[in-house]
Amino acid sequence: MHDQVTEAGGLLNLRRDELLLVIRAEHLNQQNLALIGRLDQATAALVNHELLTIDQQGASLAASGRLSLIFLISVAALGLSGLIVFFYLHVQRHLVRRLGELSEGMQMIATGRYDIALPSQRSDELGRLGRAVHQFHKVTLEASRREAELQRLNKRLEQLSISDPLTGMPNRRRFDQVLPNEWARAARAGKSIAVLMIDVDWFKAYNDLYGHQKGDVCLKMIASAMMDELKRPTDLASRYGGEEFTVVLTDCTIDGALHVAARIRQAVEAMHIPHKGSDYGVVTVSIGAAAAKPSSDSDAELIVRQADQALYRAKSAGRNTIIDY
Ligand SMILES: Nc1nc2c(ncn2[C@@H]2O[C@H](COP(=O)(O)OP(=O)(O)OP(=O)(O)O)[C@@H](O)[C@H]2O)c(=O)[nH]1
Repeated sequence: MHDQVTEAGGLLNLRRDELLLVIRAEHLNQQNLALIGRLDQATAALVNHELLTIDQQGASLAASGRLSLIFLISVAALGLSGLIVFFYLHVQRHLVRRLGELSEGMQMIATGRYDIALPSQRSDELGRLGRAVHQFHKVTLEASRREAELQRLNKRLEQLSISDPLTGMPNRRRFDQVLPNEWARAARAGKSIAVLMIDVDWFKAYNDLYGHQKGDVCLKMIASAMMDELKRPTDLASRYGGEEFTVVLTDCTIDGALHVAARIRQAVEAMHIPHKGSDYGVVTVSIGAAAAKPSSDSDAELIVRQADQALYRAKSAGRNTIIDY
């Protein structure tokens, strides 16, 4: 190298120290060019990313530009991640959770539970949805309240339709429902069933003597005494019409039926309701009894007819008596 310098210096007729200065200047110049090249690259990169970093001396430096770029991208990525997390949490808190509450509320309403709190205070779409669900909730609540009321009224109506308004006991309609069912049940079980037909004696005379209102009171007392004498929950006493009553005795033979009939007759007589129009001086009843072991092809009407015929005979036999078919 030294030889090359000396040779070049010789050619240009320069001193050795002057020659060294020229070489150093040339070296610096080349370094400068390289720096400018890198600076150009960094600037281009920064411009491409629409970012430009100027160092404190006001010079653009490729190295610090790249670092800044990486730093800025990292900061931007972090910021973006934060934003995404924040947005997710916001959506989760304000939308997904509220929608979950609303859908849970709707499901509860659908299963008939109305003790729910729904979000409705908000002024946005979610709030409007909440208020709509609230409104739906109110309407459903009202509808279910009305349905319960309707069911209660229907039950009451059904109850009234099978009850006698004067005595409160089951009426003939109820008797007509129960007897065929019990008849069929007895046929299946191979059991006996009995019917009593009960009629108040000289009741027309009672009404004529004491008035219709006293007649009503008398009928109520007889109904009550009669029901008191029935011990099994399956036995059914009903007002057949006017001053006539019936009793259905399940799983009961004619002996059992006569036994119950005797208790009823006695109970009415024992009330000692004065009746000047009666041969006995008090209100009495006549009873016709019939029992049968039904077969599957027989008719429940049969036993009613038989009990009625027995009652007719009891009347003919002097009243205040019991006759079996
Ligand atoms: N107070 C009152 N009377 C009734 C009621 N239903 C029927 N009666 C009366 O019961 C009487 C029945 O009279 P009848 O069928 O002639 O029979 P009875 O006078 O009891 O004579 P026997 O049955 O032969 O002993 C009639 O006067 C009816 O008006 C009622 O709900 N209240």
